[in-house]
Amino acid sequence: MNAYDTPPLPGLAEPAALDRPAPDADGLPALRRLDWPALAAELDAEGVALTPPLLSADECARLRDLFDEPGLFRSTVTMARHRFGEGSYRYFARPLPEPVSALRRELYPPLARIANTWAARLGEPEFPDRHEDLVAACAAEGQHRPTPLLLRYGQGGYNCLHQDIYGDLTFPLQVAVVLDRPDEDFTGGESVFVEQRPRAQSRPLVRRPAQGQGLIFAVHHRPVRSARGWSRVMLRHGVSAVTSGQRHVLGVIFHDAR
Ligand SMILES: O=C(O)CCC(=O)C(=O)O
Ligand SMILES: [Fe+2]
Repeated sequence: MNAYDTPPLPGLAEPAALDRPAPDADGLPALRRLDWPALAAELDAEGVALTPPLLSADECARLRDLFDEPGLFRSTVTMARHRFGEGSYRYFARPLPEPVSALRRELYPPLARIANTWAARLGEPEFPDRHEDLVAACAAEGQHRPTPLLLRYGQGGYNCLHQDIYGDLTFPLQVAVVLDRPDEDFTGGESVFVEQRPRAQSRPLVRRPAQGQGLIFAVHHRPVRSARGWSRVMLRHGVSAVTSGQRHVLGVIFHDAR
């Protein structure tokens, strides 16, 4: 008799009616338990929201170690050469490793609902419900190259304020996951945002995500209420200097690049 022959104990049966397929090997069950109404409210208010950990310490360590496997990447950027900051990053080639593709696929549908609320407010085009359809729409615009990336900053490393726009088709939300432990593996290296408001001075925001937490933020702009309806508030993101150790980040951008 194998374990599958054992009838479930009363009260311990799996919930029957999950509205999604069962998790695959890389289940990432945390993705399925996020409080999306709260995250949407936070994104509306701040343009930035932090999730509970999406990846375990082991998953973070495995992803971080991929940085040293050059065969997995389509290109590498030395940031100082372009005056983007100090550090380097590598864009994954297809096929994207799990759990990178799982994060893209699973985080996209709830983020698309938020993106479509924003699009309606701003009179912008809608986004499809499923990530594979966004990828197809990107390809139709000539945006074929995958954008998820790993970043590595050593002591003194930083990332200048920027926006991750890679073509005409921009999905307006992205996610970054810090793969090391702040204050243990590195110090400094805060996530920095600057919100540029119409006819007002810019507003700084700083977040210090713990290892594995998902930092969700607006790629380029979001709607905020104004006297005449809705207006666009621009957001740029970057990273303050790492003062010791090494900081690795997984960046999950949903649109592909030209
Ligand atoms: O290192 C970071 O936290 C920021 C990475 C980044 O720019 C991105 O994920 O787009
Ligand atoms: Fe970025």
